[in-house]
Amino acid sequence: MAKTQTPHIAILPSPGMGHLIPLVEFAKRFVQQHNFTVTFVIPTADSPSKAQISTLDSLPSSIDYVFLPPVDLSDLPQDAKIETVISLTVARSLSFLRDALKSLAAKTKLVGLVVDLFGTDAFDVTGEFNLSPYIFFPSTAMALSLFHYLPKLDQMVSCEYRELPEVRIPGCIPIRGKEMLDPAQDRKNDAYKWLLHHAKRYRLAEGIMVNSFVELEAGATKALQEKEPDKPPVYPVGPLVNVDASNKGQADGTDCLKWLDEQPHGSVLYVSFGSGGTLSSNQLNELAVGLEMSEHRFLWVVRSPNDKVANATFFSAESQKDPFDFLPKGFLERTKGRGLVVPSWAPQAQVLSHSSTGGFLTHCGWNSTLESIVNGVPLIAWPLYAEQKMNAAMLTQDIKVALRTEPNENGLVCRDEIAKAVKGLMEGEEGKGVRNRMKDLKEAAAKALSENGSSTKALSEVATRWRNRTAI
Ligand SMILES: O=c1ccn([C@@H]2O[C@H](COP(=O)(O)OP(=O)(O)O[C@H]3O[C@H](CO)[C@@H](O)[C@H](O)[C@H]3O)[C@@H](O)[C@H]2O)c(=O)[nH]1
Repeated sequence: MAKTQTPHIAILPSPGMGHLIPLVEFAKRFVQQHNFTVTFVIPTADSPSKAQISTLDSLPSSIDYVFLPPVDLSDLPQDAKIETVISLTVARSLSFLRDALKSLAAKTKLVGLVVDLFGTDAFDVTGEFNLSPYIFFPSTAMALSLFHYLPKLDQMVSCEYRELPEVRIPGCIPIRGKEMLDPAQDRKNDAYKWLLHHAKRYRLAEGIMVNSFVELEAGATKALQEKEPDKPPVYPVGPLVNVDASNKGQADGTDCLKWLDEQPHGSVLYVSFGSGGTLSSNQLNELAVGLEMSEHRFLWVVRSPNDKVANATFFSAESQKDPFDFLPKGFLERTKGRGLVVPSWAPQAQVLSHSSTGGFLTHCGWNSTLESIVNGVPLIAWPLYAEQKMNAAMLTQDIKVALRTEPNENGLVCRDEIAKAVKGLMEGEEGKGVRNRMKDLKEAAAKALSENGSSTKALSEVATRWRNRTAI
């Protein structure tokens, strides 16, 4: 069969919807603007989730996908952290990846391999196919700056980072050590070893794209773009988010959109903790009562509680049990009309772009944050795991587009605190301030993505580099 002459890119997303979604958006924009074709090569440890399948099935014809055979992780301890599971899934998929790339190289003009934040082991095979190794970093420029800084910090600091009153990530506001991303909270755990392993391998990339934009994170972007030996160029190409109104995601979601149609303009608080976030039983109860006490309208994506970890649905995005069984007695009846509760998953892109949505209580996952920014919806920050506490610090203290809920000494965010934050955002003066700043950011985001915008130009630079590579 003759090879196609259109340049082709392979993309390897590491497990987790929060990683797949921005890479899909990147691929869509890239093929549309630069006439490449793309194949997603997806490592697995289990059967694909419904959310994964429906996202991949909505792709245009210039983007293909293939699932690699599942790897065996049965030797991992029960309490292995998600970063360990993700990294090992990729590392153990290399021989499958090699086979997949071989077959792609035989029929396409394959020029590059893009991995995400925990996929750098795949760089071991790029040399065999003369592929340009790239990273798409799906989080903030701040977190990327920390990845660059981590090998140095690891040398300089001997205690646990959580004991440090202040950490100064280049180009960013100072944060407390305990706000650093989760896998950096216990340096003896394998998750930290993997984090450091990837951070050291970032210099193997020929370039790093980050899902942010210069106008949002000027300081961090500047620090990342300062030239140093062995430091790959960084391209802020965001915000790349799902805004396609025809893509309804996993559930068809029509009920919840119909309900939103019936609510007054800007009156509804959307409450969601991303694809993996779960609360403890106590916390779920406090949140329900807090929402009720606020007397505001809400649309809440509820998951069954988990008392052990805050990311129980990271790999599946779905609750195993009926989440409604865990709500306080009579809650659904008492809030009927004013509140709508949906189990596990909502069509978030459409919810956030709906004119009835006036606020978002979020775990500060970066995709959720960017989706809120492009729609100008102000936030209440309720970080749970991963790099979410760093995101919350930036959103509340630096760019000031979010109010914060603070947990008490037992780690519980109490009902009064929740009701206060909801009222503060939906009706208070403080809320007005964050709402106005969010409107400005919405405009800045649209500008970055416009024809001559900073992110459009950065993406074109990457395309040019890949195209030139085909001429070699
Ligand atoms: O009911 C839901 C819940 C989520 N989503 C979508 O799922 C994505 C969730 O992404 P994100 O908000 O980033 O959360 P996580 O799934 O938790 O993402 C992981 O990956 C992100 C990018 O690296 C990190 O910022 C997070 O901390 C990490 O947990 C978004 O596009 C949402 O629109 C829905 O459509 N419906």
